[in-house]
Amino acid sequence: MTREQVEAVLKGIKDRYLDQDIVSLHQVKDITTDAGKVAVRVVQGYPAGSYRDELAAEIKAALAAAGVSDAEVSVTTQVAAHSVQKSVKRKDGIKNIIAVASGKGGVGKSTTAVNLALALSADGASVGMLDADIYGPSQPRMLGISGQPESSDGKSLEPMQNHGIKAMSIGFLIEEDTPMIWRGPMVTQALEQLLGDTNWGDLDYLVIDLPPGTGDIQLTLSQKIPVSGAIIVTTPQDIALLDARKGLKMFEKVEVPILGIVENMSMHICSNCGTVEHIFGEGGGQRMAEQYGVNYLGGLPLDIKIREQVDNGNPTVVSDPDGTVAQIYKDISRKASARLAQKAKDYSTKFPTIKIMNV
Ligand SMILES: Nc1ncnc2c1ncn2[C@@H]1O[C@H](COP(=O)(O)OP(=O)(O)OP(=O)(O)O)[C@@H](O)[C@H]1O
Repeated sequence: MTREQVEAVLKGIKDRYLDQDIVSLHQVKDITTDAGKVAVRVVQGYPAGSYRDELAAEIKAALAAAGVSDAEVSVTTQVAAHSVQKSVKRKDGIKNIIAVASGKGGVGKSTTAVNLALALSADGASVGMLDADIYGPSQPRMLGISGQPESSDGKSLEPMQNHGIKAMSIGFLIEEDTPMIWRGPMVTQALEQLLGDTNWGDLDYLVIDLPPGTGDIQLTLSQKIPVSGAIIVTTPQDIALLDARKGLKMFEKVEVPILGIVENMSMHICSNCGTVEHIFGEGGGQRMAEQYGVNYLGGLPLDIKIREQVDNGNPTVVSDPDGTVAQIYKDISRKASARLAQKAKDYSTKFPTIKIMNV
């Protein structure tokens, strides 16, 4: 087979999470056809976990059907740093910050954020979680972490760790029942410090669990934190959708790309009979995504196990990694990170500064 013929076969294979063929997506990095041996090297820009093996098998099968039975196929991941808002600088070491936001409280934003962070990690990425929900920091409990972070130099903090991810939260620094009475500027400053003064090391993704709402604090945060993409969590009720629209607009205003919408508590599955009921209405998140031209990432059921697992410090993705719900979280995190991989890359650290001198 010639190189062109191999490429034609690969053009027939779609990336499941981007719904486009792997050649047009520039995922095919090398095709060699030396001495009758075919070798194909595919690199994806997002952590795809077990899908890498599935894709390799699909490529091998397609090449076998075209007459090459012993093709050598490798599929790997390389996460790049993507650009952030023009007014801020990307933080060294952290390739991408993904903000998880909601228009109103109580829609399951923190539950979704922690499960997505764990899904990215399970799929092979190095991940951190910054709990910016300063008025109701729930990540220490959800990640099953207690105690206080250490500081070796009195200036910076070592992140806490569990389930393979690094975490920082104001919840580690104050007592759980201490009310936070800070005003807006103090909150923003505290969060900038939690982000900047934590020794995150090298991360592919830092997931930020933002405070709910679209007020001044959220707006300032979305302007000041160098974010590569945002995910909006909503429930299907009209009122939640209305607030989620405000969240979409807020990120648009500060030029942060929306990676998509997650609909939480999409439907209820009866634990006795398995009947599916759309108690908060059906298809709202999907309609909103279509209306605003953003991606619908998926919907989670209202499921008592999601609540029990996350509230016990072992979110669904780690406590039932092979279950249906963990698979939904993985599909969502793959779709979102795959979308991010298609966005503009940040080349700022690679290009030399060019000085234009007057002569
Ligand atoms: N899909 C779900 N099924 C069942 N329970 C859920 C689901 N999603 C979240 N919950 C539960 O709902 C409660 C609120 O969730 P969570 O704290 O994630 O919401 P939030 O939007 O982050 O809230 P806040 O506005 O306080 O930050 C938690 O007890 C959580 O366990």
